[in-house]
Amino acid sequence: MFVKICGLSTAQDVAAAIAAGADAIGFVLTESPRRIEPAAARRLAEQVPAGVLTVAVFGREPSAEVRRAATAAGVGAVQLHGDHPPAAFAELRDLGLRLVRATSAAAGAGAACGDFGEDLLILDSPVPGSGEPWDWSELGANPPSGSWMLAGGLSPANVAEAIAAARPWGVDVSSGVEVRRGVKDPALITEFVQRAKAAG
Ligand SMILES: O=C(O)c1ccccc1N[C@@H]1O[C@H](COP(=O)(O)O)[C@@H](O)[C@H]1O
Repeated sequence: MFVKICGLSTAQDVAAAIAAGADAIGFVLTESPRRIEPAAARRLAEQVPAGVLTVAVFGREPSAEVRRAATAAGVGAVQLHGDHPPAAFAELRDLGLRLVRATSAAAGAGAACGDFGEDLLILDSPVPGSGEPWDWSELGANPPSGSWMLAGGLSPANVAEAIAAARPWGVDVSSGVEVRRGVKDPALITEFVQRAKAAG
């Protein structure tokens, strides 16, 4: 089970995610209570070992801004929310970074990772980063195929149930490992990674 912890903003939280065995770490570079500057993301990314994927998270920013900020942050991947068209992924391909497409369950049911030129696919709740769970059974008999992550309202308390219901390749969490909006809890990060790995 591939586990991504998103919205990190302190060295302590990054260290906790790495120590717990997270496979990917996300830095939010778009509008959010978790937003950090690309230079801050770069400082955090520099403490991440090569085997852990660093991801810069964006919303509807134009490709030129995504290129500028992702390059400044020195990350290994770019995650795009906001239902960008395939052309947006094609425009970023020459950056040499992994490309992550995040979409809603409604749009992603039956999708295949790679449909839009992405390397990883995320199925999220309609409001990214809101901590609102969605009905994983919406996927029904039509889950995505390939390398896709379940996100949206996950927490240590429900991640095992979510994995059993949706059978994703990976999981992604932000709100569910926080004590309050934008403030991560290292203990919750550790618990989330352990429970996700045990369930997968
Ligand atoms: O975390 C954010 O603040 C955020 C803001 C804008 C776009 C994406 C964001 N995070 C992504 O949202 C989901 C996790 O949400 P949740 O808080 O666990 O429900 C995940 O894909 C994050 O990468």
